[in-house]
Amino acid sequence: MSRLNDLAAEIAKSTEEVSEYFSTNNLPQPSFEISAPIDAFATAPSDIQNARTKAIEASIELQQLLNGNVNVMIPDTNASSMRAIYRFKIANQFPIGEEISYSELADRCDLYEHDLRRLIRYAIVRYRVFKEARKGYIQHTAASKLLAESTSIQNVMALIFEETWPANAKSGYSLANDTPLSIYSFLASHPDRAKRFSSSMATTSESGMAALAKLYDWSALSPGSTVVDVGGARGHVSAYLAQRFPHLNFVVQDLPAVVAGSEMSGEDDAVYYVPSDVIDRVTLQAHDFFTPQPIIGAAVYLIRYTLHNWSDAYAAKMLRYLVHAMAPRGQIVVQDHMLPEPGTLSLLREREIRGMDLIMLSLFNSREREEADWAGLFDMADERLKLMSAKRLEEGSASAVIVAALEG
Ligand SMILES: C[S@@+](CC[C@H](N)C(=O)[O-])C[C@H]1O[C@@H](n2cnc3c(N)ncnc32)[C@H](O)[C@@H]1O
Repeated sequence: MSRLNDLAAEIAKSTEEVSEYFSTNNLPQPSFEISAPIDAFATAPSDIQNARTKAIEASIELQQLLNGNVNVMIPDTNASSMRAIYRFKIANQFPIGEEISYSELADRCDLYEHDLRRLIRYAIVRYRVFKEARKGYIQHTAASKLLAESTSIQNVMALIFEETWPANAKSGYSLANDTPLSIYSFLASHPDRAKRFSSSMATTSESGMAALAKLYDWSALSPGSTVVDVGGARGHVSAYLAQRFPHLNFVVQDLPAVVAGSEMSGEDDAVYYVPSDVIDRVTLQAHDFFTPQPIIGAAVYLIRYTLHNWSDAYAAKMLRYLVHAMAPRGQIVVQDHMLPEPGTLSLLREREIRGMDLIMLSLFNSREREEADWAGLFDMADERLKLMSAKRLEEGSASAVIVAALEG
């Protein structure tokens, strides 16, 4: 028997004892519903409390083993949804047992509907605070009912969000680096750190690049076509595509500090250089994507995991410069996160992507987007720019390859 089996057996045995206790004593089983007792174990005898502790401990260890040694030490810093629920007294805005639409609730809390929705959808999958039984409408759960009704729980939240959390949160990027600048502006004046930062992107997910190679028909582009990789760091994605599609040329654009020194290859192991077999077809160019696009009429403008760093106004501005440079039949290919319909991914995947959405909110004041949000963003950039297709990398994936082109 492995440790995994031992733990699973321990969980099964202790849970059986606990569950049996509830049924033989005619007590309600623990649940997230509003009818559930605040503390199902309040009057349980010590042997049942012990069984409960054993089941919890075994499930924590099992979860940690299954998660692995990296995930086990990543702190859970994403408390912004609970903080917003506390601060805007969201649980108090509608009665227990009734449902309310996001738009009505947003009015009552004086928040943007799309921000309220993202905060609540994360709280649903992470904290079981609220539920969305019908799309677009939320109801209370046992936990949100407590937030609405229990003074002692409200005091606990006040302690966390007024006293402890602000102190933790003060280790943010600006404070840590003693700068009022955003991460990218700060790195622009620290070329060595900028290069390492961008090179760390080169170590991310080979499978994501493979999906990009597969989900867009690169081979259909005519020989000699140019692909502009906007915000392409030091060219790891373009190099990957260049190795697979020898008929294409790539221009990788990024901030000057990032691309600096890219022509001298290889003297620093920690920094990514385009491999020599494709160096003649992958050119690096310093370019700020908030200025007019210098490469006119490229077949494809590729933007990978970059638009999600920017709020709609900035993302639309960046896209508009591409629209101005695009030939009538050119295309914009985006690989980025695409938020799922609620409840359509596994709980863990949905937690991950909604957690990322809130990180985008606190780090960049930006957002992850649903398919309709992507279409809306293209429209905001230019009303002729249409979403042509959006394909998830694989079933259940939180990322997609999205193609946009000019209509007509
Ligand atoms: C999250 S990384 C994505 C890198 C790469 N596209 C990938 O898929 O791995 C975002 C990139 O955008 C670049 N970037 C940020 N602001 C920029 C700007 N104003 N102009 C050009 N590039 C910028 C960053 O330096 C960084 O390399």
